[in-house]
Amino acid sequence: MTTGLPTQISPTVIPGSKAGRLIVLTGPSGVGKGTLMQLLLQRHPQLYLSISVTTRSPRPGEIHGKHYYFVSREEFRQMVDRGELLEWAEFAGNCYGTPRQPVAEKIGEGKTAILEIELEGARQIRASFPEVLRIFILPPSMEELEQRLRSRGQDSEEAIARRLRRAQAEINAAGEFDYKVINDNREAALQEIEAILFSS
Ligand SMILES: Nc1ncnc2c1ncn2[C@@H]1O[C@H](COP(=O)(O)OP(=O)(O)OP(=O)(O)O)[C@@H](O)[C@H]1O
Ligand SMILES: Nc1nc2c(ncn2[C@@H]2O[C@H](COP(=O)(O)O)[C@@H](O)[C@H]2O)c(=O)[nH]1
Repeated sequence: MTTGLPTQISPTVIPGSKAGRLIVLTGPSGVGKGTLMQLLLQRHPQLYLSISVTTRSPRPGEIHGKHYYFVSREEFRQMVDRGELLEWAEFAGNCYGTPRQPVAEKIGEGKTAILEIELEGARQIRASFPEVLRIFILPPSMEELEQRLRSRGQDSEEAIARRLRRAQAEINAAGEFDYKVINDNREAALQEIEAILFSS
């Protein structure tokens, strides 16, 4: 599979209503993106968080259709070939992608759709949807990032090492984003994200 150029989102906007917004949240694995998004959704249930497709195996407690759609490599390839993914990328040995239709539908309904995705996907979205607002989440330090990956207790030593190697490259690209938020104190980071979303 080679990463193809993404095509347009093409939302069908409900007549008389305004199209919604697309937000991308990126940051190194383990920085706390998922944690912050769950807190954000509890406070603002009107937001829509896209559910990605992945070839990664489910971690304990992860539910198909809630945390991810878990698919085989072959199924993922077919989705790519059929143009069903808005963006996709390989990350630490697995493929991840954003299903196009639900995002187009939510934006068409005037909702704010959030994609929690890695750097390559964020770049693809920027290329196909220049109006996107992109936020990069930074860790307070690399030591703390490693500590968070370990304390999550869900990845092998090899997976943690791969994620940390990728983390530095992602952090180096943080300047490409519209906003940077350091996730040191959870509540403070959340409030910064709320300020970005609801005042811009
Ligand atoms: N501000 C914070 N302070 C301390 N620990 C945190 C903070 N935010 C998140 N964590 C913890 O860090 C670990 C990783 O968080 P999380 O799974 O949300 O990261 P992620 O960025 O979504 O990772 P991935 O991209 O791999 O899905 C979790 O154990 C979470 O409880
Ligand atoms: N480009 C995409 N990246 C995605 C998508 N869904 C999740 N991700 C990112 O993958 C890594 C690893 O996630 P994990 O659940 O295995 O820890 C992380 O950075 C996610 O943000 C997607 O649809 N497209």
